[in-house]
Amino acid sequence: MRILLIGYGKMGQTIERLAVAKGHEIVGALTVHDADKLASYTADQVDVAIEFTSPDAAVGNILTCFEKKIPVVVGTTGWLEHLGQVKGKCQELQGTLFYASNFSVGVNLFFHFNEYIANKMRQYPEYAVEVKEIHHVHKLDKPSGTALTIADGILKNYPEKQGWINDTSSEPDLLGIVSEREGEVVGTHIVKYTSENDTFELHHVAHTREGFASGALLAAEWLPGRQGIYGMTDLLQL
Ligand SMILES: NC(=O)C1=CN([C@@H]2O[C@H](COP(=O)(O)OP(=O)(O)OC[C@H]3O[C@@H](n4cnc5c(N)ncnc54)[C@H](OP(=O)(O)O)[C@@H]3O)[C@@H](O)[C@H]2O)C=CC1
Ligand SMILES: O=C(O)C1=N[C@H](C(=O)O)C[C@H](O)C1
Repeated sequence: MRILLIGYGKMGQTIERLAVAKGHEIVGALTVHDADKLASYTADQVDVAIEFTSPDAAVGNILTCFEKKIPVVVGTTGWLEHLGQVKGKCQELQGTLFYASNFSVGVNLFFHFNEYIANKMRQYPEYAVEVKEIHHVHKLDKPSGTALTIADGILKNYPEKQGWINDTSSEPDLLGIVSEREGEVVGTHIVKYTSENDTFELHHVAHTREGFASGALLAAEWLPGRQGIYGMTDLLQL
């Protein structure tokens, strides 16, 4: 497959390594310095684009891919307040988008178990629930995209909670999401249930970025030929 990498940082470079090892061709790797080159690529040259850039660049890149009819896999987080606009443009331009806040198979299993556990725990109000995410100091967005997906899975099962707050919460109607930035931590997510008597946790630690990269590559292999917006639940049997 001919892959265009939009963003050639920690994730773009990891994806390139895995893609080349699987026999794919990297037709370009764009950084902030040559971002305008994206508009010069056509669907005749690129089978799929993989976008890992920054929260303020992602939406523009997605819309350009829609205009160019290039299917795009997006891992960039921190842009979901524009999802309505992206959905509208996808329909109007017959675009193709695959978005995941986290491409790791392990984290997607975590999402599945998180919802199941939240559904059980809601019946035991003596347990308070909290989400915590820890990432490297370079990360631009908070809470992490993964923490927001985890929060959605909890809030779906706790109708008494009105939303989340990016802090510890003493309010029963708000889910607390604590964000910590520390060294070069790849990505850690914890859901913690605490009562007066005990604590239990669902805890995921990413040791490397290869889990994210291999999931993004799987999505890129699956996406061409499809139209619309997809995510990991379309790809994995969970
Ligand atoms: N969904 C998932 O599974 C995962 C998501 N992420 C998310 O992916 C994003 C990128 O992460 P990461 O690779 O670690 O970040 P890096 O900062 O290491 O890399 C970002 C890259 O994007 C480039 N860039 C920035 N703006 C543009 C633009 N407009 N056009 C083209 N390239 C651009 C940067 O260029 P330059 O090098 O010149 O600065 C850099 O090469 C983040 O939002 C992160 O949260 C990360 C890991 C997993
Ligand atoms: O910025 C990162 O590094 C990561 N971002 C994603 C997120 O915001 O959830 C996924 C992963 O945790 C690494």
